[in-house]
Amino acid sequence: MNNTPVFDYEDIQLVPNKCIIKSRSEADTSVKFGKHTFRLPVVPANMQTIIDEEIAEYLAKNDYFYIMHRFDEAARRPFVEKMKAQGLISSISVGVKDNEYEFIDELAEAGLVPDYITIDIAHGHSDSVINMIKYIKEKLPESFVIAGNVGTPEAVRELENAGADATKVGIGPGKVCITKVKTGFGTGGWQLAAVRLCAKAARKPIIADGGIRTHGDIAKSVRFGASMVMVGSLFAAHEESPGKTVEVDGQLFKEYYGSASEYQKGEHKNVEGKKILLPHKGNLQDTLTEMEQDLQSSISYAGGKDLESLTKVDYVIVKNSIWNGDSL
Ligand SMILES: NC(=O)C1=CN([C@@H]2O[C@H](COP(=O)(O)OP(=O)(O)OC[C@H]3O[C@@H](n4cnc5c(N)ncnc54)[C@H](OP(=O)(O)O)[C@@H]3O)[C@@H](O)[C@H]2O)C=CC1
Ligand SMILES: Nc1nc2c(ncn2[C@@H]2O[C@H](COP(=O)(O)O)[C@@H](O)[C@H]2O)c(=O)[nH]1
Repeated sequence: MNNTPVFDYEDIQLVPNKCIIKSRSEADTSVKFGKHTFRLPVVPANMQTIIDEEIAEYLAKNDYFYIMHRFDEAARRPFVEKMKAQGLISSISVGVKDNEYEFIDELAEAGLVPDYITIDIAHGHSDSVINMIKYIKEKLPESFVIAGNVGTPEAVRELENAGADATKVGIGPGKVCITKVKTGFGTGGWQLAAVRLCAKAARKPIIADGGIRTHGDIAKSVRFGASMVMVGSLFAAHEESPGKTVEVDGQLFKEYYGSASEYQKGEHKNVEGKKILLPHKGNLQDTLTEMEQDLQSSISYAGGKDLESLTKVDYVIVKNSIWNGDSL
């Protein structure tokens, strides 16, 4: 590992190619992921302060990918039923504890097959995740299974071999993650290099998860092999965001907290996440639109017409060329 180049998003600049389109609006940012095609290779993090049922429905209706979080367990079945009744994509998260096996049984017995199921735990390279992948694939073989989180090529291969249709890469690079400081482990500080390593080993799609601080980081993730990019903080604090609104000195902020924080868990045990306040932003759609436009520009700089063109561009490593870490 010590001979492996390590870098993060701010250390990389993509090198432009000759433009082949007349307008950035010609650039196609859509991506096929599983059986469906989405407008952007971006998915809001499956966290309680980022997504709720209303946002999920909005995203599904407007052809964006979404993953509902798993923290309101009882709401998941009615959510799948509601989405199916509307002809919308159903995409939920599960954990690995015993009751989750019962939940999978319940869905299978009712013939309710979610289009996407994400197995969402901190340390995804584990038998508990491997067993859950196998169980879902046995009971709900038509569901597309995303498994994570992992940070190594070995983990990607093992989860793929167990039957995962995609893996989610990122241990500790998130804005509200404290895994790096609490445990000494993870991909925090070299997330983009970890995405590169994992993508090289992968035979199926990978989702780059965490550490996205600018829209340009989405293009960089695609360059280094991600099919989809999971984004938390950039989607937090919108008008529609579920995080609580807080007023400080006359200014409006919204809460964004980690799924492994005490605010999510309700107790201070195995805490690996924190809470921050982010300035209130506008509407979610404005951010999605800007993200799409910025990605269209990225595609034009890549000298292509679609996301594929981003995957081959040259890059240079310019250590900390823009700013250091989280100082946005
Ligand atoms: N991407 C990231 O860097 C991280 C993300 N998170 C997010 O926080 C949420 C909570 O995660 P998590 O605590 O895993 O969920 P859970 O509390 O549901 O834990 C899942 C199961 O895995 C066990 N477990 C969790 N971590 C470990 C570990 N390091 N070693 C062995 N067993 C473990 C737990 O047991 P027990 O609790 O008894 O150990 C539990 O049985 C998730 O949404 C996850 O994505 C959390 C940390 C890092
Ligand atoms: N180590 C922890 N990671 C967490 C926690 N809650 C969520 N996450 C991860 O962060 C990303 C979002 O990252 P961002 O940089 O875009 O804000 C999310 O998808 C999870 O993988 C946590 O409590 N601890």
